[in-house]
Amino acid sequence: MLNRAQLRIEIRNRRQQLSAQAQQDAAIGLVRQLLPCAEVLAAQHIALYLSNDSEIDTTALIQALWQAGKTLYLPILHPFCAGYLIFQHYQPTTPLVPNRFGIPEPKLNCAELLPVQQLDLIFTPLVAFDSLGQRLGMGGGFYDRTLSQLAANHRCRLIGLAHDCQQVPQLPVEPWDQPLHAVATGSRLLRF
Ligand SMILES: Nc1nc2c(c(=O)[nH]1)N(C=O)[C@@H](CNc1ccc(C(=O)N[C@@H](CCC(=O)O)C(=O)O)cc1)CN2
Ligand SMILES: Nc1ncnc2c1ncn2[C@@H]1O[C@H](COP(=O)(O)OP(=O)(O)OP(=O)(O)O)[C@@H](O)[C@H]1O
Repeated sequence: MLNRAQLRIEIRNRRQQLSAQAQQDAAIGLVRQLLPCAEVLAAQHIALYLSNDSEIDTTALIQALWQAGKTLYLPILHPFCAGYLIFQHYQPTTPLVPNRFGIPEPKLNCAELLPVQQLDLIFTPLVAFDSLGQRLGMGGGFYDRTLSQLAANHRCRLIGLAHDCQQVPQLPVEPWDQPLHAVATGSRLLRF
């Protein structure tokens, strides 16, 4: 079995090989999978992210969720609690600034923050996922740390977004890993 660092390189490479057409099809397919799904219909406050590094493109999903009247939030790297994310309201007019990884995030406005416990649904980025709902991220532990603030019986649903090619048979699991309730790709919604 490849270790976590090797898996990240291998799967990020795989994702970067996708053609522009495949990326576009996946982004449209993702909306088709998610708009009618029960977790989305039941949710009002939804966190997602702006895609980076050949991640499945969330632009069409964001537009569709706004049209459906959902309230959206984006992650911001916590300004002083290293390794944690906070979530800020995201509207078409929200000013964005690049974070230290070059990923655009909302300009911090404390009045627009929502505690993670008040989110109904969190779409997470990931590098790899397996058939048990385990996820491997970019390696910063940002989502693992932030999601560990949710109680074990929290009602917030966690859905990873990925390309089909990011699925692996089985991920090595660490004690801090936060498993997902589902993963959505351009072609499927897999519940665990
Ligand atoms: N689109 C998106 N946004 C996200 C995440 C993500 O995975 N995807 N994150 C999920 O946690 C957080 C940011 N975490 C990240 C962790 C590492 C790297 C990264 O590119 N690392 C480089 C080298 C480090 C550097 O440039 O300083 C690399 O590994 O090549 C990017 C984001 C919050 N926002
Ligand atoms: N709840 C936590 N409390 C403290 N440290 C944590 C916690 N969760 C993860 N970490 C630390 O974060 C580091 C990176 O974790 P890991 O490799 O699982 O990140 P990842 O899942 O790839 O990243 P991400 O969650 O940002 O997508 C590890 O060294 C781990 O010790």
